[in-house]
Amino acid sequence: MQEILSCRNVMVDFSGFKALQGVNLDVKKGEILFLIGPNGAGKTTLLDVICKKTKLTAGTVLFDGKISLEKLPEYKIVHEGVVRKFQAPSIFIHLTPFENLEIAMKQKKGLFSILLAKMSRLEKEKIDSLLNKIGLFDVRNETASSLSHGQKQWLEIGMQLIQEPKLLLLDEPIAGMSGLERTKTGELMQEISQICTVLVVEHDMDFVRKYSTRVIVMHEGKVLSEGTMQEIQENEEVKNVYLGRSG
Ligand SMILES: Nc1ncnc2c1ncn2[C@@H]1O[C@H](COP(=O)(O)OP(=O)(O)OP(=O)(O)O)[C@@H](O)[C@H]1O
Repeated sequence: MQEILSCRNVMVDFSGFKALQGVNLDVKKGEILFLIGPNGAGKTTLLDVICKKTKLTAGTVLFDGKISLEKLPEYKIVHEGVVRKFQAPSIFIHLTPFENLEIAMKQKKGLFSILLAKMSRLEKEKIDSLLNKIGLFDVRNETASSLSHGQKQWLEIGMQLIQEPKLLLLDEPIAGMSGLERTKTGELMQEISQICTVLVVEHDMDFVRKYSTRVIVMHEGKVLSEGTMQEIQENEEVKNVYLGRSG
């Protein structure tokens, strides 16, 4: 399987505190790769580096075999096809799911098109199809404020997907969700992975077990281990620093 993202010797130093201490990892095209590890291991910092929310101190982040993300500004990284869904939803709660997706779609096309644009039939069909995928077609004309917590999260994922990314970064996507919402989110991630690689930070080991194609364990700013969930669970070092305590 070909790599969509390769991190080499990535370091982040926050005024003397080394949050990432030489991270080396590859994300392969089409996988659902989970990043796990104890609090403070550097998982979120790594996502921040990939989307340039945080600047690395040293190292490289190569995307799609040719693009050095560390050299690009945030908006160009999105343009190249790397999108990030943060934990807190940033949807427009007074608009409907359809309108939220319409805005997200136009953002991709740029300001000039927003001013001139009248939505084409094709664009409307694209939004409808995405609403179906994220399970919000029946509530597409409700105000987003009336959606459940899970539905708001899926809408936010939809707003990222409409930009047709190649790599979707998710930070604890099921936090605060009910059991049914968790299952739906896992199934949505599996569907998304048919068209877009998914890199997820997660603490819920049942969820990781069920939906990961591969797992990377981070500890103290480095990659400690990687493999299938079963391989990870059998690794003594991982048991000592993480799963033994919280898994
Ligand atoms: N802006 C910052 N300035 C200083 N230290 C920071 C900053 N951001 C993160 N850190 C520190 O870097 C370390 C790694 O944090 P990070 O959030 O990446 O860990 P994590 O593995 O995602 O943890 P958690 O599972 O708790 O979210 C932590 O010790 C954190 O306190």
